[in-house]
Amino acid sequence: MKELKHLNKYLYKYKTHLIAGIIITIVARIFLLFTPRYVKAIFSTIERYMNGEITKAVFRTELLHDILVIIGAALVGAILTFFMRQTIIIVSRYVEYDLKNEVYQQYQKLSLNFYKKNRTGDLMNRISEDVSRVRMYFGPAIMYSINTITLFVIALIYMFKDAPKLATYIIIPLPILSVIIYKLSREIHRRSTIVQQFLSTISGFTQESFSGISVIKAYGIENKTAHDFTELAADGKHKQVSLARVQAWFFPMMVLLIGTSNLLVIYVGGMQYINGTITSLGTIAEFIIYVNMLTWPVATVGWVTSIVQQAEASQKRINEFLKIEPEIQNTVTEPTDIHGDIVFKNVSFTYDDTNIQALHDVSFTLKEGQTLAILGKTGSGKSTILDLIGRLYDIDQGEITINGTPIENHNLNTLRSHIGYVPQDAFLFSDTIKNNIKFGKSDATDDEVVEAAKNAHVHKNIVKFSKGYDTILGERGITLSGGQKQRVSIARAIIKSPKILLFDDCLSAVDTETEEKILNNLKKILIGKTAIIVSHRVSSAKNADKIIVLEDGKIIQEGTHDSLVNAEGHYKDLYLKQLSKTE
Ligand SMILES: Nc1ncnc2c1ncn2[C@@H]1O[C@H](COP(=O)(O)OP(=O)(O)OP(=O)(O)O)[C@@H](O)[C@H]1O
Repeated sequence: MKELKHLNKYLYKYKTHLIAGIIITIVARIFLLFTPRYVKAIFSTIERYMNGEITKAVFRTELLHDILVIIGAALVGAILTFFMRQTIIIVSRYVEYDLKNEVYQQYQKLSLNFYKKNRTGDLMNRISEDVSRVRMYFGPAIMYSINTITLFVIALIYMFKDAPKLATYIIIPLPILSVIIYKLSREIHRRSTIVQQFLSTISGFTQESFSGISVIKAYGIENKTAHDFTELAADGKHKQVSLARVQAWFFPMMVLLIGTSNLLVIYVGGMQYINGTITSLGTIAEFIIYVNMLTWPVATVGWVTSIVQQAEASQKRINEFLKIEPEIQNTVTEPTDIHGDIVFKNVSFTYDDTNIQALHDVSFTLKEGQTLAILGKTGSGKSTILDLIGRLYDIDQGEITINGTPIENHNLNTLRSHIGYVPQDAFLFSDTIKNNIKFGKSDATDDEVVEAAKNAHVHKNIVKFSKGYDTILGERGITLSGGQKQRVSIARAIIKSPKILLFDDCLSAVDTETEEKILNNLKKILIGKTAIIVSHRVSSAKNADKIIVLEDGKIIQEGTHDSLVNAEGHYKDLYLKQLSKTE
């Protein structure tokens, strides 16, 4: 129960609902227990009438009274049972909602490294599957526990008062029933976890094959993929059948145990009636109803135990994530001033998951309003520099300052809100083009959206779609070309009008003519802003105020376009190569 302690704050938060639910549950059970008592009363009325102890009129009145009490009590009990579910089960839904939000907010705070170390499926499982299991602890587990305790205590008091020996015989099989159901529930849980894992695997497989359908078709491997799927599905079939086999035991076991208990009541009760230990057949009828009423709650003891164990295991998995401190800490609460003077002083950085040293002793200065272009072979550390400016990672050595203040002394939210980032792989959400652009500035007007799209040179493409800016992208809609995606992603960054703009090789999929037009538009936009353009093309770099060339994380050349084309080295070679290609 140690892990479930985390949920005590929610027990406290919804205490009023819970206490109301508990009281309603207790009262509902008290009313439902009227039935066996009054069935016994009816039997004894019949016996008294048959023995001539009461007249027909009295018999009728008493019978009518008892029947009305049974109907009334059952009605009140049923209404209260409805409210019992309305309170306790609803609380469990509230807790589920709160817990999901808590986990999601924690996910949002965690750094990129966390996402690299954990599989997406696992993250999704903890927020859906695990939270649902914890909800079962809050709802059904609490409800059935109170139910069982109340029924048991009240019924046992009546039973021992009426016929102690018969009561003892009857309660003997109940713990056995509880243990059997517990064992069965555990086995059902074990096998359903296996089925759950299988379902995650098969949905992962299908998702991947549908996303990569063009590659599958291009390589003509549809049959192989279908064969792999069939094998996977066959394995799943065995797992599902094995689960169904254990589940099939559940109700027969219940029926068998209820039947056995009923027989026991009739046999022992009958013997006691014959030898005079109990005086009315009504007691036997009353006990039969108790047995039937108690069997399910007693069975739930086993079930609830297994629910609590599952909830504990799930909460443990949730707590593991909730306890993780984000690697990137925002230590400054007040907003800080960001203008765009960026300085890298002997910066070195190693990715701790791969141990790859991506930057070695990198230094450069970028004044507010200047543009820096970074060139270099793939894997030379260009994107890493951009990630460090957005403080997606903290550096190992050296210092990065923005406006003279070390980056870690800036408010993280202010810093990121002043950065417009266009990643290498443009990621667009399954939403309209307009909303994808407005992602950078949620309160942007339609004119601003169009203006940004024009500057990113994608407006003409967008208006050609029948729904224009309201065209849905992604899984539910159309697929943009690589170059169109990149340009929508640029529009998203520039609409924000941030102080710092970071372009990570984001013109690689557009032709040089379009590149030229976009760069021309950017010239106006970048006035007064600091920009870093990562590229493989000299054409993207040539207008920058400063250019650095990276190799294996080290700066090997630094200067302006003019100075670099006149010096021997990587930049000049690249320039000549790309010049001859264009010619
Ligand atoms: N998240 C990461 N975790 C571990 N290693 C990484 C990560 N990102 C990059 N690396 C490694 O760091 C080195 C520099 O990568 P980076 O992405 O900065 O290069 P790049 O110059 O931008 O390359 P490209 O031009 O191909 O985009 C590479 O060796 C890469 O494998």
